[in-house]
Amino acid sequence: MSSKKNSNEDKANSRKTLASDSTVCTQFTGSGRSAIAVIGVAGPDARCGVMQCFTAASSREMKPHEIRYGDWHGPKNRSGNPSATASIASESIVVILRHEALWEIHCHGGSAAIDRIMLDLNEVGITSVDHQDWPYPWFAATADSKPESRLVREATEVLTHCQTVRTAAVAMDQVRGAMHDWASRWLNVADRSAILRAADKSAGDDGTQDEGTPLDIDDLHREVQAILAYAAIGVRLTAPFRVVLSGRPNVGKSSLINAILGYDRSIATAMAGTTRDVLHAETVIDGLPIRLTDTAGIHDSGESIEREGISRAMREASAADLVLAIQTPDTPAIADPTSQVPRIDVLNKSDLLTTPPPETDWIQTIATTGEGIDRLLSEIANRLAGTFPPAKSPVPLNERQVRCLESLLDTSEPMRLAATLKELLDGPS
Ligand SMILES: Nc1nc2c(ncn2[C@@H]2O[C@H](COP(=O)(O)OP(=O)(O)OP(=O)(O)O)[C@@H](O)[C@H]2O)c(=O)[nH]1
Ligand SMILES: [Mg+2]
Repeated sequence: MSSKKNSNEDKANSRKTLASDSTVCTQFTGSGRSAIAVIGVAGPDARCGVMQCFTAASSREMKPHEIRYGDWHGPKNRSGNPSATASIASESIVVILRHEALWEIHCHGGSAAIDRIMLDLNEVGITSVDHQDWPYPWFAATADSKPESRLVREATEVLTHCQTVRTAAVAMDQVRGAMHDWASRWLNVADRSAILRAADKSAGDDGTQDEGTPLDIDDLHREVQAILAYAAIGVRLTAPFRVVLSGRPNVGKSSLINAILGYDRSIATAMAGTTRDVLHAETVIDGLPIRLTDTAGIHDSGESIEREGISRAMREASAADLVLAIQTPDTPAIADPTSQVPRIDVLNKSDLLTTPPPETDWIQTIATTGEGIDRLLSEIANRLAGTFPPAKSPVPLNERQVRCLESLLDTSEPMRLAATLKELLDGPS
C-alpha cells in the first residue's frame, strides 16, 4: 500500500472520528461584508459549549426548534463570571437550537464578531472545522428533516450578501420559508384540484366538476400580483438603492451630499462647475443601503469635458431609483430629463428665501447648516421603502422566481399551475 494512500485513509478516518465524537463549529455564511453571519455548532457537547459563552434573555431552558436572543459574553470561569480573557464587550446574538446536537449562532456579519465567537468556542473545547468536515448538510435541521427547497437555498445565498438588518430581515423571512410555505400551500390546492378534475372526467363530465373545487384562481392571481409588487425590492436586496443628486451648477449638490453623509466626501466651493464627474458614496438611511451619487451641474456648456460630465450626470439620473432634484431660490428649475424616475424636489439655500416658495411639497434645506436634512432623509426612506414588504411576506429574490410567478398569471389550469409551482419551489424538473 502506498504511503499516499495511507495518508488519505488516515485523513478520512480522522474526519469520521471528528464527525462522530467531537463537537465542532463552522462558519456557514461567506466571508466579507454582510449583515448577519451564521455559525454552526454540532456534536454531543454543543449545548454545554454554547451555554458557557451565551446568556439568553429568557432563563427558560432551550428546547429543540426554539430561538433565543441574548448576550454572547465568552467563556465563564469557575465562579460563573465571564473569564478574564473575555474582555471584549458582549455581543447581541440569536441562538437557534435545531436539535440537541445541532445549534446555530446568528451574529453580526463583521469579521470581529465572527472571529471572536469562533475563538470563544475553541476555548471551551469546540474544534473549528471547514465545510467538508461538517457533519450535517447546510441548514438541514435533523437527519429526518425535509430536504430544503431551492427557494430556501436561494434565500440563504441572498441573506449572506445583505448589508443591512432591514434587507437581511426580508431575506431571512424567505430562509424561514415565507415564499416556500406560500408556494407549497398553493401547490397542494392545485394538485387536489387537478386530481378532482381528472376524477370528474373519468366518471363522465356532468358539468359540475368545478363545484366544491378548492382552487380559487382569482385569489391565487391576486396573491401573485401582490407578491410581484415586491419584486423590484426583492431582486436587489443585496445592491444599494441608487439616489442621484441632480440640478444646475452651484445649487449645493455636493454640499448636500456631505451634509447627508456627515463628512466631506465631495468638494463644494463657491465656483460653479466644481463637480465635473460622477462621484459615489455609500451610506445607510433608515436601514436601507443607499448609494448616493453627486453629479456635475446641468447647463448648456460649450466645453467638451464639461459636456461629457453633464451627459454622465443625465445617464446616472435616468438609471436611478430616486432623483433629488435640487433647486435654489435664485436659480431657475431645469427641465426634468428623468421624468420616469421618482424624484424629490429639494429647495436648497432656503436661507436665501425672501418670500415663501411657490411649491409647498418641496423639501427646504440649508446644506451648510444641516437644516432640513433630517426631513430629507426620512422622505428618501419613505419614497424608497414605500413598497417595502411587511414582515413574513413572500418576496421573490431573483429573476427565476419572478418568471415563475409571472407564468402563474398566464394560466388557470390546475395541472399547469401545479407544474409551475413545483418549478418555483425546486427549479425545472
Ligand atoms: N447660503 C447657502 N449656501 C450654500 C448652501 N448650500 C451650499 N451653499 C454654498 O453654495 C456653493 C456651491 O455649493 P456646491 O455644493 O459646490 O454646489 P454644487 O451644486 O455641487 O456645484 P457644482 O459642483 O459646481 O455643480 C458653496 O459655496 C456652498 O458653500 C445653502 O444651503 N445655503
Ligand atoms: Mg458639486
